[in-house]
Amino acid sequence: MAMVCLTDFEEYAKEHLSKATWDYYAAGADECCTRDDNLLAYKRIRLRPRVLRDVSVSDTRTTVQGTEMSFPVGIAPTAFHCLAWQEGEIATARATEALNTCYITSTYSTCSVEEIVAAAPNGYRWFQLYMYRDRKLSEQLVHRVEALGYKALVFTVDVPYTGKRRNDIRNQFRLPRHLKVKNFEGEFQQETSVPEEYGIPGNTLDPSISWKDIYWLQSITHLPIIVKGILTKEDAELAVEHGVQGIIVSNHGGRQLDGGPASIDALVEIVDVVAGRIEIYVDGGIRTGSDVLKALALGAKYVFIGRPAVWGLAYKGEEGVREVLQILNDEFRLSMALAGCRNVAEINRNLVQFSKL
Ligand SMILES: Cc1cc2nc3c(=O)[nH]c(=O)nc-3n(C[C@H](O)[C@H](O)[C@H](O)COP(=O)(O)O)c2cc1C
Ligand SMILES: CCCCCCC(=O)C(=O)O
Repeated sequence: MAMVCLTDFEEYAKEHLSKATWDYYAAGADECCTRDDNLLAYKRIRLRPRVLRDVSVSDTRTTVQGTEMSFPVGIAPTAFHCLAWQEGEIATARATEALNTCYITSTYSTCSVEEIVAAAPNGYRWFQLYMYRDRKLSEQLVHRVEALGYKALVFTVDVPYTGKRRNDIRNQFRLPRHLKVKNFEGEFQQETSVPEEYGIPGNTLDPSISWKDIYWLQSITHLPIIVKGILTKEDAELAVEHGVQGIIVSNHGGRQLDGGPASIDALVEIVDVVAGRIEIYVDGGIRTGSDVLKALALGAKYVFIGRPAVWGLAYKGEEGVREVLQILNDEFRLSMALAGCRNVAEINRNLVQFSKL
């Protein structure tokens, strides 16, 4: 089967994964308004192409936190890759290493960070961190990934509690017994009396996290800190004031607060208030190369895809993730050229208009 666009991978994954796994990956919170709007919002944005600009040579390279990447699309942190493909995160890590792009490993990976680094030693990776009630758990993880050569911490701030995902409740979704959250083997044993969430001991994430936890993180690591889950200019300003090195504008793929903005709609006010002081990235609903172009035109330095990576895994493991990234990169290169841009530096806000439809 020839895969032409990312929705081909989505259809394949829907057909081939178990219903409970598919539902977990696809889930949005409550009525899924925000999840669906993440995609629709890109369709509301129109491009203003420029012509006669000699686009015979095009260059998709960019940098994140000072490191060169082949193209401006990386992999957002998503949990439980072994549900989609036996090698799980190892396959994802190899694909991103091969294509020289950034892979954010989820705390809830089903391969350990040590296994991931051993499988793809030269990959560029960030580590996504949740804050645990027991700060020692978070601290140990930070020291482990720092020693392993992870280049930044991505502190996810939009999960004080897990959003209500109806199908997961109906399916009583949990990680199958043969899979483990490998970064924590043995660590949660003292919590076994607490009701589980997804097969992970519940009540472990700390809902009292606040801005002062950024200072705490800074006190235990030299890694750059990227805050993931910012949707307003007020919080973006606070993030800058607290000295973080980057923001991922994200609504967690619409899996947390339903009724919040599409992430691309939130991007503009954040880019404006931050005014170049730190790098801004965005995720949520990116499915085509022209979506990437629109996000960059609105001020994102780099974008991340979540679900499409697990669809790629479900299709063919490492090869499937590579295909997903390659298709997106090819589409991005083509959209960039058709819009009259030779490289990412030429992409700016003049390229977009918001449709009145
Ligand atoms: C199945 C699944 C698992 C996820 N797991 C995590 C996670 O462990 N940590 C995190 O910060 N975000 C997690 N996210 C959110 C993603 O990082 C990202 O924000 C979102 O998927 C982007 O939207 P997209 O799927 O439309 O590309 C998850 C999303 C999905 C779909
Ligand atoms: C106990 C919380 C599990 C969260 C799993 C990963 C995640 O963020 C998701 O959206 O799913």
